[in-house]
Amino acid sequence: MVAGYGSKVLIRNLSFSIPSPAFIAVIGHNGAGKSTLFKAFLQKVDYQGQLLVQGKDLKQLSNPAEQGLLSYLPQKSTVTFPIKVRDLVVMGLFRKKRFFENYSTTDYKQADQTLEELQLAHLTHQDFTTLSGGEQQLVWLAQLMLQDANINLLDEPTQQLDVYYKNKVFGLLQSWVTQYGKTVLCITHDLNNLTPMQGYLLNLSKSNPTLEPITPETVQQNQAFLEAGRQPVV
Ligand SMILES: Nc1ncnc2c1ncn2[C@@H]1O[C@H](COP(=O)(O)OP(=O)(O)OP(=O)(O)O)[C@@H](O)[C@H]1O
Repeated sequence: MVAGYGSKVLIRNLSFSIPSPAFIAVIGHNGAGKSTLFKAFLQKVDYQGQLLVQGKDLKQLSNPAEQGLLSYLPQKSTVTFPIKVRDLVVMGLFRKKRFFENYSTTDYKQADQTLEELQLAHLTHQDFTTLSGGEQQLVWLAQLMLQDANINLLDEPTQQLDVYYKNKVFGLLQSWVTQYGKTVLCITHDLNNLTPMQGYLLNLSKSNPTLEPITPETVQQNQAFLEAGRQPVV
């Protein structure tokens, strides 16, 4: 796969095959093209080559989110109008609903349970716009959990979280893979949190990025690689 913006090529000759289910940490320097890779999955950027999901070419699929194939948690999402946390979370069930169909009591129960699972029950009735940045991030994650997609693309989901929640969220992502058979691609700069994870690293700052199994050694090697700074593109 080759992708970029105009004449700026960010991703060259990237070719990898993800075992399913799996956890993949997408790492690399700022500007390495991590979000661009996700935009390619979402068909929001032009690319050459193919992205196949369960044997289907994403370019040929009209709305992968609606079909439950892909879900996406962007780096930043803003809400500018007052909305209760549970009303935002329940929208994760949109695939089950027809246009303008109301959410049922059972739907709200599911939203509340998900909030409880994330230890956010105390925020259920709060106005989302009044929450802290980290709390907002967790609420988006709750909404994403309800989407129940096969492949989950998360762009720095732990960026604003405290040490407790960073560990909790990585643990949760691991359980999506091992318990629920989901595939998770997670952009992160929190390499220290990756050591206990089972899965793979994809370092887009390397000249030929490939999936490397996560071990204490590969995490350390990639950390050292990133700390050494960007390599000039040849
Ligand atoms: N729409 C766009 N048009 C032109 N250039 C863009 C566009 N979007 C992103 N870029 C550039 O592409 C490069 C890669 O951006 P991308 O967001 O994929 O990086 P990233 O690896 O996710 O970085 P970070 O870790 O900082 O989030 C950056 O230099 C960015 O400025």
